[in-house]
Amino acid sequence: MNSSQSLTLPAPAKLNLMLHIVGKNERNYHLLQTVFQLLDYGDELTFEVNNRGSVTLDCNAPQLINDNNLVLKAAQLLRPYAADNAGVHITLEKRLPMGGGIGGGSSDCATTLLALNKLWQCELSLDTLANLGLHLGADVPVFVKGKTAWAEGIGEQLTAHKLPELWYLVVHPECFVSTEKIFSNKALTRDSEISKIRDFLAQGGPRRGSNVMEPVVFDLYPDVKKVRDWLLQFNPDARMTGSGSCLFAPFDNEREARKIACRCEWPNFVARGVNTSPVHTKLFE
Ligand SMILES: C[C@@](CO)(OP(=O)(O)O)[C@H](O)COP(=O)(O)OP(=O)(O)OC[C@H]1O[C@@H](n2ccc(N)nc2=O)[C@H](O)[C@@H]1O
Ligand SMILES: Nc1ncnc2c1ncn2[C@@H]1O[C@H](COP(=O)(O)OP(=O)(O)O)[C@@H](O)[C@H]1O
Repeated sequence: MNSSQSLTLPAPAKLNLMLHIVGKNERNYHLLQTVFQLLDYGDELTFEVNNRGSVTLDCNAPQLINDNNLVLKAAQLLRPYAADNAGVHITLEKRLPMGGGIGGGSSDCATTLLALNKLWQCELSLDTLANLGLHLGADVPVFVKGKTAWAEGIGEQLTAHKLPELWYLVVHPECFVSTEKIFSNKALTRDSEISKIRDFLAQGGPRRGSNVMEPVVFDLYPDVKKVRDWLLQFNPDARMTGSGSCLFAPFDNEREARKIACRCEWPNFVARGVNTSPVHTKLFE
């Protein structure tokens, strides 16, 4: 390990273009069918390695500087595979809204696994990193594997799939939705018919897709529904990602997306859907 090494990497957001629940596993986790669309927008992390064995975090969102941060948990998970004196100082530039269903925490975690695997020369495969990451969150593996994908299981059985790289307006209703609260709601549909990626593609691909969490979230959080209804005026394909609270609408080009963004009174961003994660592009291409 070269103790003067430093690396800056993105941590992209994801959208769930559709999300169905088809059952539960033995640990009572829900079995999903979903399409993960990676975006070219997200947080940014800088890793400065040291040989003092210390792992520290700095962040522009001070409430995130604590031992529960998935970035620190990821670093601790890799420590056994690194030299005894391997350490790192991580700077997290948080841009993605939290609890928004766009996977910011999971993506930060995955970027940390990928970065430290390289900097600490752990030499773990992507499959091993994805399996390790799964212990920290169901959404971590897709960010480690770095491909837009059809996912099953709890989101870890991934089949990479190239989709048209549309532009997305993503709007945050400034309301935090607890993923656990939505998954444990009695009204949630848990018996969706099992489908295939070809069904998603036949029904309109990235433009269309249903999310079974929407009715539950809209009922509990009227502010989320309000944003969805606002977006529907401009785009009939507007919908929610993951367990919310973010809503998104697909567009053919950036200009159309930005035109609506200008009129939006809630925090928002415009990003392009990408088939390969910007982390992978920077690390491996
Ligand atoms: C719903 C999805 C869709 O991509 O995304 P988000 O909306 O959170 O971004 C994910 O499945 C969320 O994954 P993630 O956010 O990593 O969830 P975790 O931290 O692993 O789990 C939070 C809690 O949700 C419940 N949970 C999670 C995943 C799953 N397949 N079944 C569950 O029942 C569990 O009670 C768990 O304790
Ligand atoms: N690096 C991180 N960035 C964001 N949230 C984090 C991070 N580490 C841990 N968390 C915790 O995870 C929770 C939600 O994570 P996030 O990934 O933003 O939401 P979602 O799973 O809805 O996309 C936050 O409330 C926060 O307490």
